[in-house]
Amino acid sequence: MGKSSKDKRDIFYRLAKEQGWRARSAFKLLQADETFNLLEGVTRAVDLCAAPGGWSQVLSKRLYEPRTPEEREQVKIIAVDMQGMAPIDGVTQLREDITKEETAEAIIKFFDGKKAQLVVSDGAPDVTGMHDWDAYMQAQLLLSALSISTYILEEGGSFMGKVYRAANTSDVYLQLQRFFKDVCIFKPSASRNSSIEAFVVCRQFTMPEGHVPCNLSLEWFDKPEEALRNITGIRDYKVVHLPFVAHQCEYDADLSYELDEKYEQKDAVQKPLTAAYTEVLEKTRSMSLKYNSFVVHHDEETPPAEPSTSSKPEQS
Ligand SMILES: C[S@@+](CC[C@H](N)C(=O)[O-])C[C@H]1O[C@@H](n2cnc3c(N)ncnc32)[C@H](O)[C@@H]1O
Repeated sequence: MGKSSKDKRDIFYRLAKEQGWRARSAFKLLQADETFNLLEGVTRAVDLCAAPGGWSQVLSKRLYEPRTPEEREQVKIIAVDMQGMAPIDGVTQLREDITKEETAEAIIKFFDGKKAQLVVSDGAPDVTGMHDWDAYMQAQLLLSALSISTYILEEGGSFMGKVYRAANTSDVYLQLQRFFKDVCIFKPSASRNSSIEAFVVCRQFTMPEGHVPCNLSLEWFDKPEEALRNITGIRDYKVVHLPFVAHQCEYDADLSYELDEKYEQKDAVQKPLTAAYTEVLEKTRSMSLKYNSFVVHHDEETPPAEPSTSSKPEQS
């Protein structure tokens, strides 16, 4: 596929390059803000699973850049990811795994006794293509993001996180409803209708009486049989129906748009520092697995960095 054919096929990918966003996912946070005013009045924010930094750019542009130098001193934004990302004004980076206890501790330390007003998480595990497993791993990542929020969100604060709508998602919704008075599912127009991806937008954080902040996903791992039933779907689910809010705009993420004759193809604003799938490719290689028996779909939000020739999968 030529570079410009991706521009034609994916309007938000093209707009991201035109408007200077590192990833098309930036539009998802912008659209959430447009719908819920999530960023209004926020000066302390956490961006979990932030690389390559599209959402952090939005936080910087909205919360940091418009302020005077004195006001900027009060703005605290931290971006956490296992992968590195190029610097962004006003954003402190932490290269860590969000499922680890130490990461929560490092974030608490960053806020120096104060609490955050907003936590956002666009985390996605490496997709295997096995739908139930991917959805389960996604739910675990969201629970880790929620766990961190229970340590560092102030009363009344907001949380937005990515979910894959699947069988086990009701369990996650139940957890979210324990901590937030207002929880809904949000589908930004930058998120393809053909994708199971959606976002939970949770407002009015309230710590339940007697709850001591902890790793909520570990609670699950302590009950492996329960977890297994979650994956295989053999269980009577308490299905939780949340309000569904869809963002609408002039563009449809599932449509292709013709390019103008004068259209000039632009390079990506900032390529990821490491390819999301490099590590998986290395593992695949070392396990001598044939590529076609272990399919890895890389995230199409950002232009993938080229894997080095040494890590190219074996083609059968
Ligand atoms: C879809 S990308 C995030 C895109 C980002 N919101 C943006 O706008 O540029 C998902 C990210 O989740 C990160 N991730 C996945 N699991 C993680 C974990 N356990 N801890 C920290 N980051 C994780 C990946 O490294 C990847 O960078």
